[in-house]
Amino acid sequence: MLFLKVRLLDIDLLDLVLINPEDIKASQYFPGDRVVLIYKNKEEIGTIYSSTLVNRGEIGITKELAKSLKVKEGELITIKHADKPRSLAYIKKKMDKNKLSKEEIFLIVDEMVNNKLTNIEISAFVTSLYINGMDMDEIEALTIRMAETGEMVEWESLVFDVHSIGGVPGNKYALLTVPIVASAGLKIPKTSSRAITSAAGTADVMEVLTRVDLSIEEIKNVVKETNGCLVWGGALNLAPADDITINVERPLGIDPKPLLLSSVMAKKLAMGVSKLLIDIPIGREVKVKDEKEGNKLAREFIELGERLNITTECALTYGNQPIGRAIGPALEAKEALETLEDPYKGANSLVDKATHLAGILLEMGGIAPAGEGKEVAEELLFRKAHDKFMDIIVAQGGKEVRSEEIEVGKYFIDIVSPKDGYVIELSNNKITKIAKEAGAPNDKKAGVYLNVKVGDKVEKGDLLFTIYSSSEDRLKNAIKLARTLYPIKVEGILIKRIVRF
Ligand SMILES: O=P(O)(O)OC[C@H]1O[C@H](OP(=O)(O)O)[C@H](O)[C@@H]1O
Ligand SMILES: O=c1cc[nH]c(=O)[nH]1
Repeated sequence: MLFLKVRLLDIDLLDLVLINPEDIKASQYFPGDRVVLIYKNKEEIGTIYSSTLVNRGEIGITKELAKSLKVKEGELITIKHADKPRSLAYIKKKMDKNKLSKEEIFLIVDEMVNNKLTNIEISAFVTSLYINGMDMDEIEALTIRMAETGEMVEWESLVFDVHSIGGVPGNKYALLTVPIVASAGLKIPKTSSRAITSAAGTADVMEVLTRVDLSIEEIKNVVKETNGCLVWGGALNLAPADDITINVERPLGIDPKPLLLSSVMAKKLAMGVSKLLIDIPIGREVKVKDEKEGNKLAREFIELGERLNITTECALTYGNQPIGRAIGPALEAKEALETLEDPYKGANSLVDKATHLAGILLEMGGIAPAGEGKEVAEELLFRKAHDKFMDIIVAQGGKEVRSEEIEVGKYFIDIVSPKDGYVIELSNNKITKIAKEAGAPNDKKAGVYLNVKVGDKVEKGDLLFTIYSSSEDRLKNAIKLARTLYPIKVEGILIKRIVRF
């Protein structure tokens, strides 16, 4: 046992524990050792790193860890050796391509949620799923345990939801779809994640406009008042393992299929959703490459839904280009608002996607006859969705806002076409990389605004896109990246003249 004085670290790495090298030398511990940190009746797991950032007699822990332990700076905590978590053997079993039993999966989730696994171990689990996958029995067990380890919400009537598997830039559809559906009288308590592979998840975009970290009680009140909400699942102790795995997936830029399925469905199971629509964007540079793969994933979602008693339908949607023109939290919030304020001005891809998805939900809820949902959704978009969205924003703790009031990055640069021609290619991946380099999603005001889409005619010097950032340095890096990546290709109609072979 070692007694050390707490020093708080402003670092976002939950299990990090810093100890002065001299203290380490004089103790029985080594860098990399897993230790239990004990303060009063609370215990947390950490991993020792040797660092002169802390003085002798001190222990550096993150603010988040201190919060879990309920310990303050300067107070003494005790550390002792931690046993290896039992679930490590099962993570290794999956790394070795073996099927896991329900009990083994339950233990992995339990130990993850109870902070017994380090980020390295969780990342090994995530990577093993990326490489070796899981069958439907394993995915069902993973989903159920992810939901059960958090709060489970119950409703007095049927509730609906829509969820995208993401991957396509500018995917702000939910800010239109949810108010359309809510304005038709269906209850739609939408939970979202933050960005996983993209430059802005729905929760990141919605947070520009209002609070997304509502408690279950608050959500119930918002839905009672407005029929809908758009909140962040991670704030709710709702399927808590979801946010833990997403935090590992994000830096790796991967979304392994078993986790994709369980992450979406665990949030819905915990939220008590009865009827669900899943959006599966299809395209060269999104998570699902073609219709065949999309059909397969849709079958898996529907089967998992049956096992969980959630009626699930899927929509395969076009994902070869960004949805709308804005990519990045504030830019997307602004574009969604502009479209709600005047749907005539909205980008076709955004209006079309949002109303198609809303239309399917309206048909699933018996509000619109089969085949007429989209038309009903379009009418609601023009007549009611904007006011309903304002009601939701206010009920969640924000205030009514106009699109022109949304601030975007004060540093920006316009990228223009180097020649006359047509836009023949617009790369999702490259646009996402540039928006992230500019700071999105953490810098809410960073991102990319597209002035053109594939097929548009341009002249030399015409604006192709604008990059925004709150930081001059980040903008410079994003410009450098844009100049090497060429996310938008412009070619003349004549590709090549061939005289003879
Ligand atoms: O594009 P990436 O970041 O990989 O996917 C994550 C996004 O996709 C889902 O979208 P929604 O909640 O249906 O809007 C998640 O909730 C999250 O916002
Ligand atoms: O919520 C989501 C969406 C996409 N992928 C996930 O893992 N979770």
